[in-house]
Amino acid sequence: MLFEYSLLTDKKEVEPLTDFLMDKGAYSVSIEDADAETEREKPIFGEPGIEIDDFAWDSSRLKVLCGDDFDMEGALEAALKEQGLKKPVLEGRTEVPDNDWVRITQAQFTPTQIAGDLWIVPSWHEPPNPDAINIRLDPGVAFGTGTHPTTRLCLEWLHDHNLEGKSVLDYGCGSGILAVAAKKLGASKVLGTDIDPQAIEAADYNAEVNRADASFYLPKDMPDEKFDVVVANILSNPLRLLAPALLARVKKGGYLVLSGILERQAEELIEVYGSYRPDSPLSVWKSMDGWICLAGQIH
Ligand SMILES: C[S@@+](CC[C@H](N)C(=O)[O-])C[C@H]1O[C@@H](n2cnc3c(N)ncnc32)[C@H](O)[C@@H]1O
Repeated sequence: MLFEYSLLTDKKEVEPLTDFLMDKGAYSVSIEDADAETEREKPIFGEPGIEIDDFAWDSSRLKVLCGDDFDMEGALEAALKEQGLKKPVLEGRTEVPDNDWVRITQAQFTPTQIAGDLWIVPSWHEPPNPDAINIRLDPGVAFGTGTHPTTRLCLEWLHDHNLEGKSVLDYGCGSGILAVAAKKLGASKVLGTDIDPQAIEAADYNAEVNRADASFYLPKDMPDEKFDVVVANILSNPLRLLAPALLARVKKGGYLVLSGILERQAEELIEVYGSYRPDSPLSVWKSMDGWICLAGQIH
């Protein structure tokens, strides 16, 4: 029998407490925003140059999966005594029948129709429509299962534009989902880059599984080339800093597509990119669940 405990704690306790519980024999610890779906919800994912403890929220909820012999009360006492870790609020414990947690994780990621004939299909599912453009994915450590609105917006943009014979750069490729989609949608040449080596590994793997001819590089190894389409789903801060670098990667007459931007951040980003290229303003292409996608042709 497996159990899942729910603990509420502060950001600075998340990493040491997670390590401590894993050392004591917990099977896995996942971290959620305890303020999710409230005014204080804070989106964080894949920001560059930040340490792992930043992948937690001011108020974090830990979901700890462990066996029935795991003494959670004892482990929390020991964490306090041995490491001075503040006792988290123990919200509760639920029973998870053996193996069901695998099923539960998998159930959360089901085949998703992005647009028209473009589908994202988990590797353990049969494609609902075998004749569609099916992108097979395993959710790994890298971001990008296609279910997040920021990814969906990019996928929709790629789907709605003719990529036949075009070169595409997926900047901040994560799982490589956008690169794979671009290739399957007809792009002739596709490259991706990411600062995270694990993302490069995951993207290589996903491209191979999908028989999509795409190459992925760390930024320092990127060939010095320009592209017909540059798509970047990163957060607004890095996008602001990357403005000159991203603009420089777009061929004359090509398109720049930016995602990972909250609605209230759109104007500022439009201004930043406009300050570098006043002749090629970006504009809001589409929005979804509070996120927007900016796009524009670069002259
Ligand atoms: C939100 S994920 C997007 C993943 C995937 N492209 C998608 O659309 O689902 C952002 C990715 O950008 C990467 N990243 C962040 N800053 C970057 C930078 N300065 N250069 C390259 N990649 C960066 C992160 O490591 C992360 O994998």
